[in-house]
Amino acid sequence: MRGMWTAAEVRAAEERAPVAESVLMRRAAFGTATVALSMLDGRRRVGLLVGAGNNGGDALWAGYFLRRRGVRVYAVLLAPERAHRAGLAAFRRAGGRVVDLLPEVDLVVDGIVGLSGRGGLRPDAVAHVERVTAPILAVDLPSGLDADTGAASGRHVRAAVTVTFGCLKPVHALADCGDVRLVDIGLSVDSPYLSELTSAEIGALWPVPGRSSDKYTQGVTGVAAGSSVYPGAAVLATGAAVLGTSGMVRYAGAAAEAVRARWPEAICTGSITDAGRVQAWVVGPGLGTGSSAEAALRTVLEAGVPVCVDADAITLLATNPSLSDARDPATPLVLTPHDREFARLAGAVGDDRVGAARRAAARFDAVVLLKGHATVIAAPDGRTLVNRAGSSWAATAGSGDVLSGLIGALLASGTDPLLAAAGAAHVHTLAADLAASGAPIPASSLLAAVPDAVRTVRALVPSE
Ligand SMILES: NC(=O)C1=CN([C@@H]2O[C@H](COP(=O)(O)OP(=O)(O)OC[C@H]3O[C@@H](n4cnc5c(N)ncnc54)[C@H](OP(=O)(O)O)[C@@H]3O)[C@@H](O)[C@H]2O)[C@@H](O)CC1
Ligand SMILES: [K+]
Repeated sequence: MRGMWTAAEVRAAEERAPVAESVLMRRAAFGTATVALSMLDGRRRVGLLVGAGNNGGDALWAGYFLRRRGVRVYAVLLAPERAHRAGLAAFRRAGGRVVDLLPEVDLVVDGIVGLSGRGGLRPDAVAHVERVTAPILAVDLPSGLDADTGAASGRHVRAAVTVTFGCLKPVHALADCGDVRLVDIGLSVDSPYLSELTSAEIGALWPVPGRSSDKYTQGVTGVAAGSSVYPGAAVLATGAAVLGTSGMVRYAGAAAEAVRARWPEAICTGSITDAGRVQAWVVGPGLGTGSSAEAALRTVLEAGVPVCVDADAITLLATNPSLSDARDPATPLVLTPHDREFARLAGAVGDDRVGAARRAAARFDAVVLLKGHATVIAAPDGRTLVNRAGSSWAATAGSGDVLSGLIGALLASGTDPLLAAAGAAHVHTLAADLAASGAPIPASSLLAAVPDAVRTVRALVPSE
């Protein structure tokens, strides 16, 4: 698991560090110079863009270390009177040159602003960044992005590589920072604000049948989805539940015929009350928002088992919040909104996607999976995960139906709801990448790649 900490948490860790700030800065700068040298690969000209604070100090000290290895280094000081004093003196001592405009260089180090950045790049910085044609190495984070939210409220640096210190920050998973390198500077941090599971960790949590397992061991997933108008959503969600685990799947709804035709292994009925016992429900994809859909949602919320509420069922919950009263408070709920559904439920997402998901998770006492290129998954107890998409091919019609089916199957197997949502999201993005391999795909192809994706993550689990 890769943890990420906010700017405030990093500052607190810096305060606690037994060594002086200047020592931390030298370590950070030396790490930056080392990464720069690897990017230069023998070429010898580096430009520094240096802002008003310690981020600029890191860049100047990195320039000092690069000078000591014979690199020609030029620095533009964006706030000359506030440039880091000791860093600038060392840079000059080592033969670094302060210039008004960067000459042609092989690499540019972005030390404009780091953890204390607010808003996008300022106009003077934009002018310098726009002239850059060389690859950019960002110090701590690409300037203009917010460390905690990854949001770009204006122009920002596009980094080929970002070198960061002590620990990762949320921006490194939430925004494009290029290749991220972490340099140990001896900071010690507590439990992370945000985490990302590795593929091997997802593989390890995926339910695997044992020798004595039967069709019930992995749990029975109930799918209440689809309508006569939208049978496809039911076919996709049921298919994902069928392929996700070896557990049994029951489908209940108006698309029973279409589902039976595609998935003969699913037990299909026309109504939830006839469906029999399940260990988790998926409700919502293609369900519609009429009275029968509302009745279906109420029935599954009353069932006393974990429920994944998706798509139309989210809209129903938003328009009729009293539906939540049907839920036994002890039973896990997973909500899977995209931004518009989230807005109906809890107000506009805004720039702080992690904060928004966390607040909604606490408010609804539910795991909230907020879809996006970086999907944020927050539990009511505060644990928060992020799942990054490798590509954007999963953003296709019906893709969400597959995701909710996978979540349902993991919930039915008894997986912790946060891990069920995160595991499903991970396998879903991997399936999209495998199926697409560079070309658009329909959701049915994504679905067909689910077994490959599960196999891929399972193969990474070290054998006991
Ligand atoms: N913590 C640690 O453990 C370690 C931290 N280290 C390093 O310190 C960095 C943090 O340094 P920091 O706190 O001095 O602030 P920093 O980000 O350089 O900003 C400086 C000033 O810029 C301004 N400014 C704001 N927004 C702006 C914008 N959009 N565009 C332009 N300017 C903007 C604003 O001043 P203002 O002009 O608003 O008065 C702000 O005060 C951190 O990222 C890491 O590199 C390492 O040395 C190792 C140990
Ligand atoms: K920076």
